[in-house]
Amino acid sequence: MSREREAVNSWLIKNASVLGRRNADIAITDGVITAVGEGLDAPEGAEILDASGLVALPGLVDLHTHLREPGREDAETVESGSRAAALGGYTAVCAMANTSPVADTAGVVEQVWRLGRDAGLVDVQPIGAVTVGLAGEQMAELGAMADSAAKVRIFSDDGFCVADPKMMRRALEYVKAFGGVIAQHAEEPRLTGGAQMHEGEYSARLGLAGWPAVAEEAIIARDCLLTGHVDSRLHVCHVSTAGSVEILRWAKSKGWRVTAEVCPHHLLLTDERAATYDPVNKVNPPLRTDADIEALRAGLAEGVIDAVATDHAPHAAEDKECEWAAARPGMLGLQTALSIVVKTMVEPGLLDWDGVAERMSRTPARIAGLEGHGLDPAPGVPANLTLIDPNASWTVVPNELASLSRNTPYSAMTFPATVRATFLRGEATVLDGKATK
Ligand SMILES: NC(=O)N[C@@H](CC(=O)O)C(=O)O
Repeated sequence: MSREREAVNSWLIKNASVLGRRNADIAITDGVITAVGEGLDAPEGAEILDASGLVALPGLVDLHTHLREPGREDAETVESGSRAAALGGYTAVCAMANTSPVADTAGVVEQVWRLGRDAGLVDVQPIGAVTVGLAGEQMAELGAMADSAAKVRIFSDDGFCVADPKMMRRALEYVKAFGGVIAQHAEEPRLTGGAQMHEGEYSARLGLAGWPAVAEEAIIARDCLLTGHVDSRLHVCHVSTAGSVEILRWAKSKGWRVTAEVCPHHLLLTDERAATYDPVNKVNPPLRTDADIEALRAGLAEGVIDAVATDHAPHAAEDKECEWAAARPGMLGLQTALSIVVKTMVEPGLLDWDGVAERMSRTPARIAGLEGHGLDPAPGVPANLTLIDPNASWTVVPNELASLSRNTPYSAMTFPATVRATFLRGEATVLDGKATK
């Protein structure tokens, strides 16, 4: 069943398994949850949705999305990426700054923020660049971006590492004034020049230049020390190695304000994929080994890794359907993230549904400082929710994804769990598994 867009934002969601814990109805009036309990009456004018067998979670929050607008609207727009996000169960995404022009001024972050608001499918929270043009040389106007309508709190040169330790220190110090955080793409560039994949057995066999784990770990260790020294907030993007988990555990034991994310693909896929020479498997940081996967899953379960973030990185066909060395790194992630977390974490018993809410909604919302997101269903809370069918499965068909790009490594793979509905402030952005607009 598909539906025209409706302005309805009053609902009675009946008999959902709230956080996988207890069955209850959720009443929503004018976009706000008014009651959670058994046998509730429908609010006036409300639509009724039977959620029997579905798990209700707070809407997912992605700390790391590449939306490509402005600049590469052929690969993704704020609207198309927002639709993919809603279909993936998200109600808020943080949009990375490596657009063209780079989001390094108040003007560009406000543009992205407005485009997100106009699309109205998820809240789009722009991330600002740390340095002008992501060039690593001159600090961007962080204060102006923080003061803008977009209220930027996360700053990142993602795609590039803030490699200069003095620049990193200054940025960490600067954002303390407004409660900001520096999200680091941890890659020591002098160790990864020309790298094509993880440095290990497969890179040696395939004759492709390697990206060693130490290039990530050395920067994470350095930045943990720096953030401890200046008592600021560091967030580590897309952690991909077992050694990084060890370093983060140590840094957290010191009480330093460090958080970290892991991407679904690093929880599931290994560098063996490079043997296909299909660039759909090329990503930065690269797919690593089974031992890394095991450590990342354990780190996420334990909370050493705080959050799951997609690093949704759409690329146009000409940037992916070419030889491996010429292809851009990155893979789609928004519509597959939840299912991969279910497969890699819930099914093996490493996380329950409450744990999924913690790693994919509450904690990322807290890291990003997003008001109204990451809150468990309760009276007075904005109705940002997703309803998941834990017993359904689906097979990934690239052409059926909402992204304008097709670079998913999961084509023809079957995964557990489907998103049946998503609500942004009480408005259904997804119903019956389909986007409403
Ligand atoms: N993660 C990726 O593989 N790609 C990112 C940027 C980057 O981190 O290289 C992208 O913007 O495409």
